[in-house]
Amino acid sequence: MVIVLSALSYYFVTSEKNYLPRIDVQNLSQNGFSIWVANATKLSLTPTAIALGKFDGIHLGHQKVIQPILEGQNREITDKIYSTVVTFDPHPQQFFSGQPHNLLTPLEEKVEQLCSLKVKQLVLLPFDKELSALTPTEFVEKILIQQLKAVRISVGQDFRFGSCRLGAAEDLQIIAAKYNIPVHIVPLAGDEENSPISSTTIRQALNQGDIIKANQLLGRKYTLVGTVVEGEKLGTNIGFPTANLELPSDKFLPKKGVYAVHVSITSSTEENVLKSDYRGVMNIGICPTVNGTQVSVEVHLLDWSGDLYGERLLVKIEKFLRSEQKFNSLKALTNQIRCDCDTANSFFQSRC
Ligand SMILES: Cc1cc2nc3c(=O)[nH]c(=O)nc-3n(C[C@H](O)[C@H](O)[C@H](O)COP(=O)(O)O)c2cc1C
Ligand SMILES: Nc1ncnc2c1ncn2[C@@H]1O[C@H](COP(=O)(O)OP(=O)(O)O)[C@@H](O)[C@H]1O
Repeated sequence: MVIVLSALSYYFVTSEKNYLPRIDVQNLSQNGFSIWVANATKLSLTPTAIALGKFDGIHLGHQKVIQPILEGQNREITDKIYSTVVTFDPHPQQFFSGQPHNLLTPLEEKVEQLCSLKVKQLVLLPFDKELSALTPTEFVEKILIQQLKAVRISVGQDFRFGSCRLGAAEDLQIIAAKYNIPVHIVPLAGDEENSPISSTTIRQALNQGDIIKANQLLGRKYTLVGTVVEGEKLGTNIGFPTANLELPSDKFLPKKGVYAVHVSITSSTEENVLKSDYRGVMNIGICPTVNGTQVSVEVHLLDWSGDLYGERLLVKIEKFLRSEQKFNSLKALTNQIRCDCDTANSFFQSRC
């Protein structure tokens, strides 16, 4: 099967089809770029220049690993070598633990990020018993060389592969060299204190509400992408209507609390058109003041009113403002939300 991104939703196309349409996210990336997403190697476009890894977050370190497969891309388009990110689905950690593994970039976001980097193809290797049992040599020969017809490969310095993670980046280099396939081993990118940038450090920063650090390591703003659904209808009553977001179930959420955010609205009726860009305040939490029990993510757009139900919002998180609290009354909550809006406004103005 192939997953096709179209109008920001996924369609599953059976593998029996001889012709598979290209994914066109022209309006999304603003530069007319499109990406092909295949969840079986037999459906992939070949030959390939491969960046290999888990790539959760597509952070600055990942971008450095992807860079070598993009070099010379314009020339290679004519030679038909497809810059290809090869990753695993589900995340290997989920496969081995049997527990859901929340992601910084669930599939749809990953596709969008790769598309904006001008990667031509994403191949999702089904991470199952069979794949995890391949020896390093089998993995390289069967998957990368025979099936994906790799002409060059890029991995991070700490990349491990094959059964029991036996293979290291250097082993990949040695095995591929037998077939004259160069392997680019990219040194680990570091943050300002020279600690390696990793999905784990970004998760830790988000868990602590350290959005500034998470955004620095990502090289962009941490983003939540979801559809506006109905809530308890209390927001309008207290003077602060909030768009309640339905997010992918595997999206990693930052620490509970209140944030200053930027919001873009994508119409669900027009294809991928970003309608606007707004400032807002967001609460992630269980709303203890109204005795909530489920975690919700809700955004109030500053100086705006209108109908957002069913719209798709892109929420870029800018700053953690405070932790969620249980207030004694709705009036106290309302006063605090008014203060939050003032704090967010001051923050945005200080950055102008
Ligand atoms: C900026 C902001 C801060 C909030 N802070 C809290 C809070 O500290 N404690 C709380 O119980 N709810 C908080 N909320 C959530 C409100 O309780 C919630 O928006 C209200 O119950 C309306 O929910 P509804 O959209 O389901 O109608 C906050 C909401 C916003 C927009
Ligand atoms: N400034 C605003 N920010 C967010 N939503 C707004 C705003 N103005 C109007 N709305 C609309 O109000 C809805 C939220 O109102 P609310 O009373 O909180 O209902 P619900 O509990 O269903 O979220 C939003 O989904 C949106 O359609």
